[in-house]
Amino acid sequence: MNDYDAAPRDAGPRAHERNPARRVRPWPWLRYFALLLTLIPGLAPAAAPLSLTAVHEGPIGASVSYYQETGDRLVLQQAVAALAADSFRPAAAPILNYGIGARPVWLHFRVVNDTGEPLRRQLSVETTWLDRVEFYVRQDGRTLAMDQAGDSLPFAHRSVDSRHFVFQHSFVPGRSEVFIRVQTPDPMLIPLYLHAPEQARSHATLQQYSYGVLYGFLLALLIYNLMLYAGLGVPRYGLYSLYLGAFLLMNIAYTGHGFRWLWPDSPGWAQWSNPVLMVLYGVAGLAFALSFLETRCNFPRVHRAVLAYIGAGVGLLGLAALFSSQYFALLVAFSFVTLFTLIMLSLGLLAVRGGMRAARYFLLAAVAAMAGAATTALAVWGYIPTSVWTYRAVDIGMLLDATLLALALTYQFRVGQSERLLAEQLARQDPLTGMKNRRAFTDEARPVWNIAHRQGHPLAVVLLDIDCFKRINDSYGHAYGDKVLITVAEVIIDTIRQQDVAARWGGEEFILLLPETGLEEAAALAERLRQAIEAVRLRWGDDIITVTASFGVAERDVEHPNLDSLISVADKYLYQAKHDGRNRIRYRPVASVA
Ligand SMILES: Nc1nc2c(ncn2[C@@H]2O[C@H](COP(=O)(O)OP(=O)(O)OP(=O)(O)O)[C@@H](O)[C@H]2O)c(=O)[nH]1
Repeated sequence: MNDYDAAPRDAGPRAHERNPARRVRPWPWLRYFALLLTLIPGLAPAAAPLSLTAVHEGPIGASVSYYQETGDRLVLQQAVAALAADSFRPAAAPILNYGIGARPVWLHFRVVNDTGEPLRRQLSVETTWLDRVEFYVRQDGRTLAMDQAGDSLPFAHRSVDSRHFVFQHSFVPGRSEVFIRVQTPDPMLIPLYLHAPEQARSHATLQQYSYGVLYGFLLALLIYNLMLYAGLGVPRYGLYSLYLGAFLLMNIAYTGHGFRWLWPDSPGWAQWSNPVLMVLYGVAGLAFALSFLETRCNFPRVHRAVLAYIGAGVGLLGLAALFSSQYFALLVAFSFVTLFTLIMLSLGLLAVRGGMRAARYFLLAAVAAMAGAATTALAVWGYIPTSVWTYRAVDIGMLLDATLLALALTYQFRVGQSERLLAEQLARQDPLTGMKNRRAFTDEARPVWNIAHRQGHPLAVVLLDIDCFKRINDSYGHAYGDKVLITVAEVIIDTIRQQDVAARWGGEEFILLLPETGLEEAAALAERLRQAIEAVRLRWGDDIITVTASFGVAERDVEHPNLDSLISVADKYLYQAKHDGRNRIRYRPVASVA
């Protein structure tokens, strides 16, 4: 008698009905509804043996019956006795689900090999987090084979190198019975498949490719955003990378890739990795959301509430770790992540309603992630049909989520960039006339001066000031004075060449820097400008108003080592023009053009 044939201490038939197993089930009423459906004739699961020559593409839960332990562990003989005593119940869904912290469960089904040869088949439980899974094959009251797997054992203990719990067996001709015992504090989800070896291989290859695409895409996004963070130093790029990294790690952990590739000798971490990485994923997602939506400024109370939520989640997980309660850690992690998706959605809604345009992408991303997670949850609980698409919807949702969040970041970057450019432009522009202001003129004039100075080329400055402008203001009002300033600015811009630099120097004064222009040419330009301003006709009711301006002109020479001194010479001549009667040009002590 082996370990599995040892005598039971508490294994009475129907014992589970007196002492219901401790479990957490999502949406119990839906489950009861599903159970009710099985009572309708024709909807009850088939009890017929599974033919080993038929192709079973999907999970075979509907052909299985189950029995849940209530006290000490049962051994195989006791499970066989429970089956004989009719204590097993038909499973109601293709994928069996007993919730978090459920009591160990026994599954049973029959297979038939109606060929004359042994048929090799692969049984796999395609979840990765179950602590212990035992497989038994019996025929004619004898146990022919047994195997065990689970993430409580080092990876090397597995008889088949797979991230799932896999058992391979050559079924002899005739009828055989399969018993499977599953024990775990994690969500007891049992997608059970029966495949021929080549079918199992192509099934695994398809999964490998799809994970390759998922991980490759997310990794590329992660590295790109990390580089943006390193280059720009903007925290939201770093937090987005952290969010993607946390999702990747969580996915690698719960798909069993982590145990297979990264920590095969650490079954302890394999079991704790799921709750820890789920909480890390939620924390990173919320930290990114707070930074991206700028909640500290936009919604300070919400900001504090989300920080408190993060603190509570991390604190409770820490408590679970302190008391080594994996069950409590899983409860915390699942609740934290479920609420996390709702919080992300609410934050997105809040920001969109607050008028933040980039938040529309954020909201769509949150909806995609939530829809993906909800679809997968409904598929694994058996409430909607299970297919590659519904089972992997969480990954598809995450791909959409990551893409939309990347778009949101790009959009925000573009908006920030154009706002910055606009602000820079406004800081260099005179708001009334649209001309350059004094600061922009100084910036642009400096290199022009340097080139002319180095190459010994001519360069001239013209300063002009509207005559008796105070009188215009006093007679017609400040707004009319503004109109005069705008008109004079337009005349200046229409008169100068493209390479000339013109600006409003202050008040009713304008400045021109004329590269490759000698004194006489500059004076000629000033004269053209003087005439153009004088020719302007402005209306004030039925009256016609005219304006004039005075000009001071100076050319760069050895006596003026810098731009400031050249401007002061032009200013001196402007003063002289005013003094000599206005509406004229002065550019040398005695000569006058107008
Ligand atoms: N409407 C308007 N007036 C301005 C603006 N900036 C300065 N001024 C006015 O321009 C006038 C300049 O007056 P003054 O410096 O005495 O010079 P002026 O009356 O033009 O006399 P002269 O320069 O000697 O011909 C002041 O009344 C300022 O208030 C502006 O942006 N808009």
